[in-house]
Amino acid sequence: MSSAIPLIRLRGVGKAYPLADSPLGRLRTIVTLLLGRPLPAVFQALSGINLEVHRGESLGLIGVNGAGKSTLLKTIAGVVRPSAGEIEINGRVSALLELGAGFHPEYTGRQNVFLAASLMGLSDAEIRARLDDILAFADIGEHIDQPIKHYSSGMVVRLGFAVATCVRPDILITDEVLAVGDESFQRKCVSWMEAYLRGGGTLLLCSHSMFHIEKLCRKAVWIHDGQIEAYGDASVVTRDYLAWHERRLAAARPGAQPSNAQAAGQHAVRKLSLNGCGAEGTEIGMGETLTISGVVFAPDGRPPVVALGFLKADGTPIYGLASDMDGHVLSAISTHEFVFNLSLPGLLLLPGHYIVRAHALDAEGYRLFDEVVCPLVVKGDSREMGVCRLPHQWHA
Ligand SMILES: Nc1ncnc2c1ncn2[C@@H]1O[C@H](COP(=O)(O)OP(=O)(O)OP(=O)(O)O)[C@@H](O)[C@H]1O
Repeated sequence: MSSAIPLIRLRGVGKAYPLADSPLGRLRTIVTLLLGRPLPAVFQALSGINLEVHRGESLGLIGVNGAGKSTLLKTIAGVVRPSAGEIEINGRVSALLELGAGFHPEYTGRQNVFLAASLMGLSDAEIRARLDDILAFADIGEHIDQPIKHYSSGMVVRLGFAVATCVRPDILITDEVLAVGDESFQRKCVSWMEAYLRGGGTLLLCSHSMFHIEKLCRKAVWIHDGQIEAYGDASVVTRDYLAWHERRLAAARPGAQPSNAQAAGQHAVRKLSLNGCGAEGTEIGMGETLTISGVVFAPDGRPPVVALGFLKADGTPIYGLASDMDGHVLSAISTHEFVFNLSLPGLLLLPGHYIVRAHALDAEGYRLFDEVVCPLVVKGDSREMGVCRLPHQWHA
């Protein structure tokens, strides 16, 4: 439930970075700034951002690389000073932004825990009381007594997140934390964030994983070219964002190509066909049976989960299901390949253009790696409205 005073309020926030792409340019910029003169050329990373986040809300931040998401989070966290507008923060913020930000590279992990937690307002006694929990969460073994400068990026994130969990902030700001940690750490973080939100915490989560955004956030904001492109329910904003990507990809890439996930050796949808037809999709008559089949690659050799979604051609979601929801286990056809076959008898989608989307997830159905789409055209004569027929009867 939202309280009247927002924890975060942004009014017309903008951020301009000086354009200084050479050592001489940087020197000129510094001198200009020192002289208090207006900067000749700036890059507008953010402009006109108006946003309110209330206690207990979870807001996802999405957008392409360079859209301005991190800059926005940094201005909220107070790491970057906005060049325009106002920011009001009413609560204790814990921000997990850049790797190792707030950590001293020469100090050990343990020393950094004390340093970071005390900077976040905990007393020495409070930190000592929570130390075991922090170390258990970070789970980096004897590395805790080695200098941070020798840590891997994943270990730094583990420690940073572990400190944030002990502080129990009013507002937790995280920037792609989930992308850095390994699988079990990701799950631990997601579970912790879910519990934190259930307990009334407020979350700002920047991620390129729409799965995580939809799982953890009720609202989302889509940043594009430093401005708010869309704000609203996470499912709606992520849908619009993915539809935009689909349109962009379709314009840029006619014909099928291997997905990034496939190229990277991750879980991937290797094949998707509708009634036996591949990437070109198929046409069926309304009320006919649709079969969806395909092959999912699983690098760990464990039966993966496949999720299937039906969307209107404009990206509006209609229906989704996943093999694990139905307790179905995909059959292995080789060490790393698993098949699925699903039939939908008497499909009651109304005549029109649709998209069937298949997602490859890990064996737990937790991490989403890949998605492949196939167009579907439903033919027929119907004057009904909407996307599907609901069984109905008229009575006297
Ligand atoms: N210190 C800086 N000086 C100059 N330009 C910067 C600086 N920091 C960020 N930018 C620029 O501002 C723009 C927004 O960057 P930002 O890191 O906020 O994007 P992002 O949406 O978080 O991207 P990503 O998804 O890749 O992390 C980019 O064009 C970036 O090059």
